[in-house]
Amino acid sequence: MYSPNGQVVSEVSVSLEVINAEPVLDTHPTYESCSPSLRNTFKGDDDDNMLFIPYADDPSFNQVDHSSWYESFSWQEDFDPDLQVILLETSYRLRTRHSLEYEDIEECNVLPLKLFSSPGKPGLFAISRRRDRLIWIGNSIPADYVFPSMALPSNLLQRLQCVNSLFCPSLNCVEPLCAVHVVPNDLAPPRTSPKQATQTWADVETPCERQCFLAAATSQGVPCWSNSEIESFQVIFEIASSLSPCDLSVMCLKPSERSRILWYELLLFYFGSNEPCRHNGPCDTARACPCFQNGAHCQRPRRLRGCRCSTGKSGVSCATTKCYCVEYHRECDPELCLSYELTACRNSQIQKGAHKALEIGRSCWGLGAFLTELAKENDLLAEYVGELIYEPTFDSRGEVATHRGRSYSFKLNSTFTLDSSYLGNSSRFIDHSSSAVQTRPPNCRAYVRLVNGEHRIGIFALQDIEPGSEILMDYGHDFFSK
Ligand SMILES: C[S@@+](CC[C@H](N)C(=O)[O-])C[C@H]1O[C@@H](n2cnc3c(N)ncnc32)[C@H](O)[C@@H]1O
Repeated sequence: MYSPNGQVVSEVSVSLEVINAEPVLDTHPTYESCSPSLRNTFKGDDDDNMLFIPYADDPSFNQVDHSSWYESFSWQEDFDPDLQVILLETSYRLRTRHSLEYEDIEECNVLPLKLFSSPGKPGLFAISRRRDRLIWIGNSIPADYVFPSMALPSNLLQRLQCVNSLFCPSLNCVEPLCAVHVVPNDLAPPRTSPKQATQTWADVETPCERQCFLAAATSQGVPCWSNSEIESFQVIFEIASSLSPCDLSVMCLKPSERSRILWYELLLFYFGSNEPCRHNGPCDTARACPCFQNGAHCQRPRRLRGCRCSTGKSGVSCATTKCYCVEYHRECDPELCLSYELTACRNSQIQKGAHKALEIGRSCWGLGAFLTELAKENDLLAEYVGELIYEPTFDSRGEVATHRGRSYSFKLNSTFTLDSSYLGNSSRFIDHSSSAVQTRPPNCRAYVRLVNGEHRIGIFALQDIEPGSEILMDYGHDFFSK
């Protein structure tokens, strides 16, 4: 035990029995790290800064050639925490003692580092949020001071856009901090029709409280709102147009202004219709698509029609190409297909995560994946999960994979390869076999499926497979030749 000033107060010694486990356990083979993941993750391209030189101690790997894929080494980047602290202090003093705006300081370019973030590059204010404020003799920044990049903008629309940017722009996903779809998003425009909005109005039947406009004998007239109040109203109404006027008034911080006329006028004035389009082909200007023009792509109704399968004599649905979705290599859609809710729907296993339990063990070729439960023909065994990478990164990583003698990448579509070298699940250990190998032919197969608008890879059983069996699939002609 140590005292608060680091002095040893007392010592305890514990005797341990050392067990030699060598005859019982094999040593684990040397392996690169791989982060476990349940879902694909967008990577795009590896950074231009090389983080470390692979196989730096191995003369048979051409490090010089390999480094030509990168622009610089990350350890060449200047990183000076002292400079960052001094610059924060400088900007704070310029602002508080000399009344200069942070934006003006930035524009003058007098500081060697940027205060505000730009796309992909965090600024000094954002960096300072990630660590504790340093206590040092020159500091005059109060502990509770908030630098501007840390504060939300005062305008409601901008504040909501800040929050909105945390959510995925894909209407099929909308997950917070989504790692798969990475296009920045704007707030979606209104999606209800004027008729529905006035209907909402008509639905308000009983007064919500004593001051409610419904209880008032006469309306109070139309109060005067500032532009920013009207702007806030518009934003709230676009997001939640089905709210009752009473709730809208509370959300707009106008609880006492429950004038029927006011709200009715505001509803009509700010409302814009946005019905999903019905044309064939992509939403673009050529088709004068209304949803394209206002930036609200109606993804599902535009692209797909759902299947109408029901469980037949076999007790399952969507198991053959008679199913419209199966025919077009996509999984059934929860919003469009009749069969989706059925547990017997055989064409929604990837999105439902209905895979089998696997165990990793020794195989003839390093490690392999083994089933720990019975699988029936066409059951999903696993989803092949990894990083979504572009071609240049596939090529640069390919050099390392060739040298390592093991590759974990899988062509997904014309844009992406899935690579589970550094991120994946147990499916990355599935080994190869071909039908020519009569003793151990492949017992599963990989299929690329369109799952709610995105390509994913499912590994499906080709036959019934007993627990304990190693699962093997045919990697295809090109794999070993390349
Ligand atoms: C997706 S990994 C499979 C897991 C790998 N066995 C491991 O230990 O990490 C693919 C790599 O496994 C090896 N492999 C898999 N099946 C093989 C086979 N039938 N013959 C030779 N090598 C094989 C090759 O090195 C290949 O690049």
